[in-house]
Amino acid sequence: MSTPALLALADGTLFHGTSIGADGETIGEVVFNTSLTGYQEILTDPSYTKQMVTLTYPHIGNYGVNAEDAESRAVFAAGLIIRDLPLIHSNFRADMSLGEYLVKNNVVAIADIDTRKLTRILREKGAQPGCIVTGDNIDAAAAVEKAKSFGSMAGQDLAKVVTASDKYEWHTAEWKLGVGYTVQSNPKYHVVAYDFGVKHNILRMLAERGCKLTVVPAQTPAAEVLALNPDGVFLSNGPGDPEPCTYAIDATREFLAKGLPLFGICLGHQILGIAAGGKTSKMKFGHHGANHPVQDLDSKHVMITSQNHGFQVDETSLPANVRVTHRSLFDGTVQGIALTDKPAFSFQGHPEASPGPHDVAYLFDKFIASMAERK
Ligand SMILES: NC(=O)CC[C@H](N)C(=O)O
Repeated sequence: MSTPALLALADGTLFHGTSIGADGETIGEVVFNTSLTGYQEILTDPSYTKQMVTLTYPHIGNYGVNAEDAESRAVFAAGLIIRDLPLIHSNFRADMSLGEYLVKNNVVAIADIDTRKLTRILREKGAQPGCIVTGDNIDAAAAVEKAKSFGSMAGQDLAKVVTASDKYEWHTAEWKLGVGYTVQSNPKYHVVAYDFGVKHNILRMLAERGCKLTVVPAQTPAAEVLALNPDGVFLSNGPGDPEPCTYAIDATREFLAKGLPLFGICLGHQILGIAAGGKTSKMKFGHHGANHPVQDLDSKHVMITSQNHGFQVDETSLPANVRVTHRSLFDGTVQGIALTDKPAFSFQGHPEASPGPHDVAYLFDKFIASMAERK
C-alpha cells in the first residue's frame, strides 16, 4: 500500500498525492522546472537549498539514478513534486530507482498530483512557500500554517551555509562515454573557485580546459586568495539571496581592483553585478529549466540554456562600465554582463548545463582566453 502525501501551499491550495520518498515533512519555496531530464542533477544542485522543485515534465524517474551524475556531495533540494513516477526504470548506467534514491537521501517527495495546475498557480502568483507532509492522518490546516512559516527567500544568506568547510584541490575533468570521469594531470592555469554551493560540472569543465582548481569556502577573504597567486578567480552558483553575501561582494571588489580575470555563474554573476555597483531583485517565479532561449548580444546567436535562479541583476542599476552581454528571450532580463575596463564577466544561466544543452560552454573558453592574455 502506498503512503498518502499532501502538498499545501501558503495560499491554502492543497494537492493530495502519494509519498514517493522519505516519510516526514518538509517546507521550502516551491519552484517549477521545465527540464525534461536531469532530475538527479537538479536534486543535487546546492542552489536548490530550501526550495522544493516541481518538474513540469510528467514522467520523472524513467532512467533511474547513478553514482556519477551527482552535482555535489548530497541532495540539497528540500523536496520533489512530480506527476508520475514510472513503475520501472531502465538505463545502462542506473544503480537504483529514483524512489530508492529519495528514501536513501531522506528526501520527502510527492507524486500523483496535477503538476500543471500547480505550475499555473506558481506562474500567476509567483513562487510561494509550501509544505509536503506524508502519512495517513494529515492535518491540512497545520500544513498550510507550516508553509506560511517559511517566509521568503529574499534576505536569506545560504551560500555560507552550504559551502565547503575547508579549501580543497579539484582535478576531475569531463565524463567521457566508455571511460567515465577523466583527470587533469597537466594544468596550465591556477584558478581559485569560490564555493557558494558549486556544481561539480563547473569544476570539471574548468579542469578539462587546463585548470588546476583550488576551491575555497564562501567566506575566504580576498587576501588569502591573492596569496595563492591565482591566474583567475571563479565565483560559483549558490542558493539564497546574493545581497546579504557581503563577504563575497567585498572580496570580488578587491579582485576587480587588482584586475584579475574573473568569471561568475548564477549567484556568482549576481555577486559580480553588485560588486561592480549594480543591484539585484527577486523575480516573480524565476527561471528554472534546461530549455530557455538566451541571446548573445555580440554574436546575435540564440542559445538554448540551462537556468536556475530566482533573483536577477537589475539592468537599470548597472553603472556605465558594465555592459549587458546576454539577454533572456523569455522576458528580456539580463543573462550576462561584462566590465568594459576589467577582464571580468558573468552569466546568469548555467554554461555547465548538467542538466541541459552545452550551447554556452564557450564562456569557459572565454575565461581561459582572458587568463592566457594576462599571463
Ligand atoms: N543557481 C544559482 O546560483 C542561483 C542564484 C540565486 N540563489 C538565485 O536564486 O537567483
